Amino acid sequence: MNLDVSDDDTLLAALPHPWWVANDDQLLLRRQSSPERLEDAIAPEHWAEFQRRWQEGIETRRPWGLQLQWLGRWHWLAMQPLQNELWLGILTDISALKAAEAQLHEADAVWKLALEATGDGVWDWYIQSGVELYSPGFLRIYGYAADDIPPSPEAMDALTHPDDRAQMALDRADHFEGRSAIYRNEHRVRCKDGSWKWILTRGMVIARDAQGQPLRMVGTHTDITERKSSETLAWRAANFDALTDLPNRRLLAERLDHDLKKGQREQLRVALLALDLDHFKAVNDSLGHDAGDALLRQAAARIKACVREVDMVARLGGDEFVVLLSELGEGPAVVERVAGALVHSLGQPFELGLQSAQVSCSIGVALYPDDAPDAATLFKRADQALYSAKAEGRDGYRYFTRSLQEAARSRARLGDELRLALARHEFRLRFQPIVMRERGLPPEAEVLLRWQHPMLGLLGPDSFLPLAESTGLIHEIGAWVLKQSAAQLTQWRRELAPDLRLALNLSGTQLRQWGLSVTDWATRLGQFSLPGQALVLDLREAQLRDPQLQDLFKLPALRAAGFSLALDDFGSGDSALACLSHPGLGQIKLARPLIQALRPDSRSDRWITALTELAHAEGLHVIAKGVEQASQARLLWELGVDGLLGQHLAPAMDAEAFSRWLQER
Ligand SMILES: Nc1nc2c(ncn2[C@@H]2O[C@H](COP(=O)(O)OP(=O)(O)OP(=O)(O)O)[C@@H](O)[C@H]2O)c(=O)[nH]1
Repeated sequence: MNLDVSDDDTLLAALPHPWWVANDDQLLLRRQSSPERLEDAIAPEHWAEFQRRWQEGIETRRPWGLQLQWLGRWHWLAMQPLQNELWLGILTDISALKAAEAQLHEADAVWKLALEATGDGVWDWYIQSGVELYSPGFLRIYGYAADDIPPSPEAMDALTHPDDRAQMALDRADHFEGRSAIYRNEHRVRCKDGSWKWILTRGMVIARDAQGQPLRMVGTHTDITERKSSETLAWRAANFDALTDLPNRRLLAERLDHDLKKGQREQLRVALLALDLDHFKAVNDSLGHDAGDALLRQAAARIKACVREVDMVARLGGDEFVVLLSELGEGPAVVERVAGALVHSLGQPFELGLQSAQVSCSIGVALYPDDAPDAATLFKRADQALYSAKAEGRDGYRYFTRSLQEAARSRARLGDELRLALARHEFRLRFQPIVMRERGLPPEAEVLLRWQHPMLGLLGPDSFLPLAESTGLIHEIGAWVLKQSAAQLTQWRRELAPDLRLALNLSGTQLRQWGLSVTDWATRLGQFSLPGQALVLDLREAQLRDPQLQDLFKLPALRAAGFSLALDDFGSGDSALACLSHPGLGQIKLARPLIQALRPDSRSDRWITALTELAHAEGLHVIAKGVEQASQARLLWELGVDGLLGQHLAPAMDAEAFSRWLQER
C-alpha cells in the first residue's frame, strides 16, 4: 500500500529519525538533516548495492531496506513507497550496535558457526536497542536474502503465524522473568514463497543489566516441518476412521469425557446414540465389499447432515456409528427429532454407482446423567438400548430408560394425533371477557385455544403447543386460530357488539414466519373487512424487541389488517419502561405475579399506581390479568386500572356462552 503524505510535513516532522523524500530519479524533494544529494551521504562502497535495490524498488513498488554507512555512521535505511512515484527514506542509527557487533564478532563468529554447522539458524537479539540479527543459515531456512528482513524482532514477529503469536509471547515472558531456564517454543514462520514452516526455537538471555532486565538473547531456529506433518498424519491415523474420515472410538472417548465434565459443571444433559445399520451384511454379500464401503461413506455423510456442527459423529467400525449430542437445552425433544431424522434419512435408497441399495437403521439412546454417571456406563446403556431396538424389529430408536421410552412414545403418538386434529375439527376457541371500568371502553375478550382430544378430554395449550412448535404444526394451527377468530369477531360485531375486540396470543415462531408475508395475512383478513384495531395482538416484551420482528410492528399493513398491539405480562422479570412508548402499542397487560402480590400500601400497590399513571400518560390502557378476588378487583379499580381479567370476574367460555354474556352486558 502506498502512503499518502501531504505537502505539509507535519506528519514527517514527528518522526524520531532523520528522513527524506525523493522521486524515482533520486532527486531529494524534501528532507530533514540530510545533504542535498544522496551520493554525498551514502558511502561509496554501498553505492552500487543501493542503486541495485533502488531499481528493484521502482519495479515492485514495495518497501525495502538496507544497512549502509550514511554520513560516516552505520544506519538502517527503510524505504517506503509513497503516492505519485515518491519514496520516503527513514534512517535508524545502528552504529553502536555495529561497533559492539564488530567487537564481539570474533568470539560470536565461532559459536554462531558452530551452531550453524548443526543445520540450525541463529538469531541474536539486542533487546534494549530493539535490533535483531539473523545468520545466513537462519535466512536460508525461509528463502530470504540478507536485506529482505529488517533487523528488528517486530519484523520477525510479523512473519510468525497469527495463531502461534500468543503462546510465543507467553514462553518468552516466562524466560525473561526467570520461570524457565531456556526459552523454547514451536511456531510457524512465513517463507519468502508464501508457504509456512514449522520451527522449534530455543534461546537464552546471555546478558542482563544491573536491575536484571535482559539485554541480549541468542537462540536458534530448527526446521521441524517434516516432524510436524508426520505428527499430524499420525494423529489423524490414531483418531480418525480411514474409510469415512469420521472420528473413531478413541477421539469419541476423549470428547465424551470432556462433554460429561462440562455437563456436570453446567448441569447439562448429554445424549449418546448408538446407531447400527440393519442387514448391512446383505449389501456386502449381494453387491460386494466396495459397494458396502461406498454405502458406509454415504451413510456417514447423511448422519452428519442430521446433527449440528457442534455434535460429534463417530464410526466405531463395521456398520456401527455413534452420535454424541451435547448441551441438550431442550431435552428429549431434540433427541427425538435427531433420532427420527436419522431413521428417516438412512432409510432412503443409496445410489452405489450403477446399483442402488436400501437399508434401515436401529438406534439406542442413553442420557447422561439420567441413565449413567460415567462414560463407560453410558456406552453400555446405549448398546443395551440398541439391542432392544434390534430385538423389537429394527428401523427405529429406543431409549434405555423405560419411562423416557414411554414418554417418547406418547409424544410421538400425540404428535401424530395433533397432525390430524385440524382435519378432525378438534380445536376449540374459548373467549374470556376483559371487564372494563368505563362503559365507554370497547368490550374485549382474550381468545384461548383448547384441544378436544378424543381420549384425553379438553387439553390446555401447555400440553400441546410446545409439540406444535417443534413439529412446525404451529403455523397451520395459528392460521386456523386467526381465521376462526376473525370470522367469529365479524359475526359478533355485526349482530351483538359493533365495537367488540378480540386479543390473540401468537407464538414467536409463528409471528416470525407470518412477518415475512404480512401482506398475505392482511389480504386474508381483508375478506372479513374488520376495521383497524378490531384484533389485538398480545406480545411479550422480548417479542417487541426481537430485531426480526421490528419491521412487522412498524408495517402500516399490520394496522390496515385490523391489529393493535398489547404488551403482555408487563412487570414480570426485568421489564423496561422504554417499551411503553413503542408506536402501535395500545394496551399493557400487567403480569399475574404483580396482581397476586397486591395488598393496600404494598410495593405492588405502588408499582401498579406508577405504571398505570405512566401508561395513561402514553395514551395506553392498562389491563390487570389473573384477578382472583373481589378485594383485588376493588383495589385495582381504585388504582385507576382500565380493565380486569380473571376467572373470578368472568371465566373463559365457548362462543355460545360468550354471545349470551355480550347480550346481558
Ligand atoms: N463394506 C464393508 N463392510 C464391513 C466393514 N467393516 C465391517 N463390515 C461388515 O459389516 C457387517 C456388519 O455386521 P452386522 O452389523 O452384524 O450385520 P448386519 O447385517 O448389519 O446385521 P444387523 O445389525 O443385526 O441387522 C459384517 O458383515 C462385516 O463384515 C467395512 O469397512 N466395509
